[in-house]
Amino acid sequence: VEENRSAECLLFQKKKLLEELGENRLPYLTPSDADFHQLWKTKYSKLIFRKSDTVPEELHQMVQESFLTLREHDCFFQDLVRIKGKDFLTPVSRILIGNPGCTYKYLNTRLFTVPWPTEGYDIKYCSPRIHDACKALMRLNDYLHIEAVRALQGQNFFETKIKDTTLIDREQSFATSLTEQGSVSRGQSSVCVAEDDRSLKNRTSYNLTLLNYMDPLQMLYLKQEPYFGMGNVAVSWHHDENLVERSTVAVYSYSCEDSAIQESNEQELKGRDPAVWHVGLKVAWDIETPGLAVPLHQGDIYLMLDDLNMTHQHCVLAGLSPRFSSTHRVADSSRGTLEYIIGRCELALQNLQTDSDSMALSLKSLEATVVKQVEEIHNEVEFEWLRQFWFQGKRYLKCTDWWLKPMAKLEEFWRKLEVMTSLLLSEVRKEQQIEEQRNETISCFLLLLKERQKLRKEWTARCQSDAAESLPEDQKPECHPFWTDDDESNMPLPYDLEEVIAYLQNLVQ
Ligand SMILES: O=C(O)CCC(=O)C(=O)O
Ligand SMILES: [Fe+2]
Repeated sequence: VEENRSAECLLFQKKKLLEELGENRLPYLTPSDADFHQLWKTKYSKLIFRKSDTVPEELHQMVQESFLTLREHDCFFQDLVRIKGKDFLTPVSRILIGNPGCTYKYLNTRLFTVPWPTEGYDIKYCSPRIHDACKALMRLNDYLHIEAVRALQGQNFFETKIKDTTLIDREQSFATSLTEQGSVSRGQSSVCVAEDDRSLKNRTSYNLTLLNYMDPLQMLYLKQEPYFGMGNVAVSWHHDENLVERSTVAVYSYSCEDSAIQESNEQELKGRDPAVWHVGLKVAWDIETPGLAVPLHQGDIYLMLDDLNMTHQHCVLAGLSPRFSSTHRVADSSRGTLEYIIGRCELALQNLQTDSDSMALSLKSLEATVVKQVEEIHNEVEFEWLRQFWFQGKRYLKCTDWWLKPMAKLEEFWRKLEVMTSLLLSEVRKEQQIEEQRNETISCFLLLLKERQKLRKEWTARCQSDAAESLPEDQKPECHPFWTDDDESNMPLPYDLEEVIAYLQNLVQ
């Protein structure tokens, strides 16, 4: 509810601002404006730009070839995202490449990495060229990691922080050990440097890259940038989601400029050149500071350091040529890895036991907290993993079959969780439990079943949206798992939980 309210509030603010603007637009600067560099230095200092000639030629070649390979193999897909309850197809097509088992969630869509060739993993690719492409992007990832560390060390704010923490730690150590003062403070500052090294590393150790591709000439319609009049937009204003706090985002940009498309000569025209791709930046919640539009040519790199992604929003302004980008990120993987979700399922299944004689299944505990945790995990694996994955159709098979086995394993777990829910239901149907304890168990169980029912409806609708129906056959979302009462799926509970919910509701009243 909170989330919805703040989304509504944002929408209202945005609408109000656009109404106030009318035909007017807010100012923004490009390199042809005299104040451009001054504005960059003062208001956008955590945006770092590296011209293509600072990058080794060999790396350019590898990376650009890998983009073309992935396009040749049709590995880029438009995402069917959900924003404020509506379904949209993104104008740009994407593919996620990264550490095996990693995922990245944005706009209610969980993308699954095509694994890059990582030591200790046996990964099969559909073609040796796709293997090479993933390897090249891993090389780019290593390069950008080093660039980001350099850039952060070059900025003084990291060192300032070292001083700050050292000071705090000194005060604390002063209080605790007056006797060893000298040695402690020396020890503390080296601890601090080590800690800072770690946080520097944590915020630049990219675990994946989200690749974007768009050919503007293939697009029937592109949105116009609404606040500044920056023209055609490929990616609208946003903050990147699901990242480790204050982590750097690094972007390699490859627009396939050919000599046929001339940059508009001289800048008689005001504003940015519509033939050239740009990254746009604005300060969030601020209409005083002019926006910034930075041109991006073949092989240019930019970095968004530290909290820039929080304090500012960015967008991508389309040029005329097809363009790829590789956006390297430190995804917050606390709930986003295969390892994590397997661990969760195993934890839930600890509440299931098999009688060694009869082989009958039963639940170990009916305690409210245990029941709650199990049913929560049930929802998590169903909606955050299985449905997310199958919603994206068979796209992942274009590059590798890596996710099929883990998905089968998760489905196996989920089936057992369905059995556990049905066992729980039979338990609460029995009358012999003490009423009070039973009611507590049913109440939290009921809440999670309602959530399950709501989300199943939402996913069924998502799979049937107009945007979903418009996709080619091999990209059509699959509503999976799905079953009906009369099919032979052997499911212990119906897909539609309405009657079960009504029954439980009756019990608690
Ligand atoms: O392509 C770019 O330059 C950035 C794209 C972007 O902002 C994103 O994918 O989140
Ligand atoms: Fe972004």
